[in-house]
Amino acid sequence: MANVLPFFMGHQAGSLGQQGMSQMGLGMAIAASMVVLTMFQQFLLTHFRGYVEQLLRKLFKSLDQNVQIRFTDDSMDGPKNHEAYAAVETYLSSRCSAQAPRLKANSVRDITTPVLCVDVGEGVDDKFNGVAVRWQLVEEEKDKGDVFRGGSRKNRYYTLSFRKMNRKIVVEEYLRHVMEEGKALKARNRQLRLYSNSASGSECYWNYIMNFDHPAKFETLALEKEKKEDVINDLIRYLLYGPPGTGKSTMIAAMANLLSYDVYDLELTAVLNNASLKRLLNRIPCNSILVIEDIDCSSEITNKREKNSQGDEKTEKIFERVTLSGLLNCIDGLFSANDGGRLMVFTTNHVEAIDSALLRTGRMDKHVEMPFCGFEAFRILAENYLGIEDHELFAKIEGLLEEIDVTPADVAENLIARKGKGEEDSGDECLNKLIEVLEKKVEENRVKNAELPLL
Ligand SMILES: Nc1ncnc2c1ncn2[C@@H]1O[C@H](COP(=O)(O)OP(=O)(O)OP(=O)(O)O)[C@@H](O)[C@H]1O
Ligand SMILES: [Mg+2]
Repeated sequence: MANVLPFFMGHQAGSLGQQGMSQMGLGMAIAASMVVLTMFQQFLLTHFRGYVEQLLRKLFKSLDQNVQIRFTDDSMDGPKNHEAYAAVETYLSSRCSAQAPRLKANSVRDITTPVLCVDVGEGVDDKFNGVAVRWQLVEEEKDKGDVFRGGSRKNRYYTLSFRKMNRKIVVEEYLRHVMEEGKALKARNRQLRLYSNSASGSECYWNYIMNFDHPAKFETLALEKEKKEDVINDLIRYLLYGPPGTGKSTMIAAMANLLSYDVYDLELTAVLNNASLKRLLNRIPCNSILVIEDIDCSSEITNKREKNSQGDEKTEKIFERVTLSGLLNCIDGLFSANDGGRLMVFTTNHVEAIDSALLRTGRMDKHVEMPFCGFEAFRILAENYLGIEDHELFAKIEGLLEEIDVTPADVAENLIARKGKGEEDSGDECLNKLIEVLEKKVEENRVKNAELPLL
């Protein structure tokens, strides 16, 4: 560089004659510029090459190829892999219906409604906190070796593509969101099951009875709003009490549906002894409701045992089974309040007959009385069964319900019986028939009270 510059400057300051000088000067200038250019090129190459390369690499990087993550459906790769694939599939089923041109309806065991899935080759776009991603379902032939390992001949996987600069948010936040949402959706659609216990030899078992397809929901449960909200907000351990037909079992079904929990219906008289009880309760998985219906009958048995040690053989045999203290131990040990995903509900028609040890706070956190049918409950039933929200006969019914005790089951029965009889009048007919039944009960009550001897 030091040699070039003086030469070039010399040309500008030269003193040769006009024409010849200008031609010679031009030639020299061209030659000089070429030399300068070559040297400049060499200079750039030697000094800035690394820098330029780095710059270009950065530029390409910022233009950024997509990153791809695979979620395979190969159970050979372990249950965790399969779980993630299933969660992705369920998550995408909620996103894809509006996007993918080809969808398949998959009927999945344990899921009540068919799951819509993206078909092979189709893509689904998703957005999370402003970051765009694309999912695609891919299928390819397996290697020969893999086919030999068994299973399907094809590999199926979802690819998740996104810009590399979004890697952190996708990996740390978006994927967690997909997994959580996918699992929650699956839980919501889960086919619920009903189990009951039985004994064989010296062992007790839970038996699958049937799918639990009860339609009860809290919205259709005929009960005051406040009471329902109280139960929903604090689902832990319950004692539901009230006369037959007030909706105790219906409430349990509504709880199971609300939480998507299976129901484990425990028949205490079929449990061999305290140790069996403990084993049975230990086997109840998360996301389950343990139900002990008519607990008053069970505790009566345990109380009689102490009074009646010389009792007949049959009675003695029952008494040997589960004791009250055994039951209390299990409740205290197994179903603690922070043991998420398990709920315990007892029911009784006679709350006064229950041993006070069972009623103590901490054992049954909530005592919920299922009352006779009040006007608010009636309105819900009228809406459920007749689709009527308000009617001029409601006032009369309200007055009658204040005079007598009828259960929601009694009211519902009268509303069902008339359903679908006529077209327009069927609602009126039902209400009039209900009024008739209620008036009859009021009259019966009056007669009964009149017959009672005065004390
Ligand atoms: N509160 C309610 N809300 C809606 N429906 C109810 C209610 N109570 C009763 N029913 C209707 O009456 C039927 C019987 O009610 P359910 O079996 O829940 O009563 P229960 O209190 O469990 O009675 P039991 O003490 O005899 O077991 C239900 O199938 C339902 O149709
Ligand atoms: Mg019941």
